[in-house]
Amino acid sequence: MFEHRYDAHPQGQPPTHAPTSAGRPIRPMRLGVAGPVGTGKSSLIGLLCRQLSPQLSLGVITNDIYTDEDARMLRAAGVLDPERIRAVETGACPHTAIRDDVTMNLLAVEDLERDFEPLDLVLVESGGDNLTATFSPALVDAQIFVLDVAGGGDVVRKGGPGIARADLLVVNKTDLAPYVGVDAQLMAREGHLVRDGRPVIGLSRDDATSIAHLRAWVLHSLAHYRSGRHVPVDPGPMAPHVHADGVVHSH
Ligand SMILES: Nc1nc2c(ncn2[C@@H]2O[C@H](COP(=O)(O)OP(=O)(O)OP(=O)(O)O)[C@@H](O)[C@H]2O)c(=O)[nH]1
Repeated sequence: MFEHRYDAHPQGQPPTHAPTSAGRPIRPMRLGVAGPVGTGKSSLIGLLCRQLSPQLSLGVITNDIYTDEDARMLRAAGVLDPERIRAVETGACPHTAIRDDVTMNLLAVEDLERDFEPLDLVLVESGGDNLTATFSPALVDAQIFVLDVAGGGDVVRKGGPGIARADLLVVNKTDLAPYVGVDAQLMAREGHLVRDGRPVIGLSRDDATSIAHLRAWVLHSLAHYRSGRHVPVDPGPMAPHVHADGVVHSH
C-alpha cells in the first residue's frame, strides 16, 4: 500500500489570491489536473465526478488543443450533467493556456461558476503535455500531477516542477505495472523522496482502496481550502540558475 500524507500544506499562510470573507474563500475550489499525454487525467476526473457528485456540486473544464474530445468523452461516460462539463480548445501548446495566459480558462471557469452557482469544486484538466507543464496559481488553487506506470519506471526520477511540487502526485494505472515491468511502489517511494513529504497516491481504476485515498485527499484539500488556511503554491518557478553576478537565483 502506498503511503499517504495529508499535512501537505506546511507553510500554513492564509491564501493570497482567492477572495475571502472573514478569511474564508467565497468561490469554489479550483483543482487542476495536469500530466503527460494519456496518463489518465480524464479518467481520474471521471472517477472523481462519480465519487464526489453525490455530496458535492461539481463542474469540469477540459483542455484540448484542437478538439473537445475529453469533454465529449466525459459527457458520454455520464459522470455528470453534460452541461457542467465544458471544453476549452487552446489552439496552442497546452501549457500556454494553463500557465502563460490563462484568460481562456479563467473565463470558462467563471462562466461555469456563475451558471451553476453555488459550486463546491471545479476540476480543470490540462491538455496532455510534457513534464514541465504546471498550472498557474492564477487559475487553480491546487493541482494534481498525473504520471502512469506505462510511461516507464524512471519518469519520477526525471523530475520536473509538477512531479516535485504539485499538491498531489498520482502514479496511475498501477494495475498495468506487472505487464510493463515497472515497480509502482518504487515509483511512489521515489516520488516521496523528491517531493519533500508532499503526498503521492498510487492509483488504479480497478483498485477501490486507491480510489478511496484519492477521494479522501480531495475532500481533505477542499476542507482545508474552505477553512481559509490553504496556500496556493506555484510549482513552476524557475529552476535555480546563475547570472553574470555569480549569485544563485530562483526567480
Ligand atoms: N489499465 C488502466 N488503464 C487506464 C486507467 N486509467 C485510465 N486508463 C486508460 O488510459 C488511457 C488514457 O486515459 P485518459 O483518461 O484518456 O488519459 P488523458 O491523460 O486524459 O489523455 P489526454 O487527454 O489525451 O492527455 C485510456 O485508454 C484509459 O482507459 C487505469 O487505472 N488502468
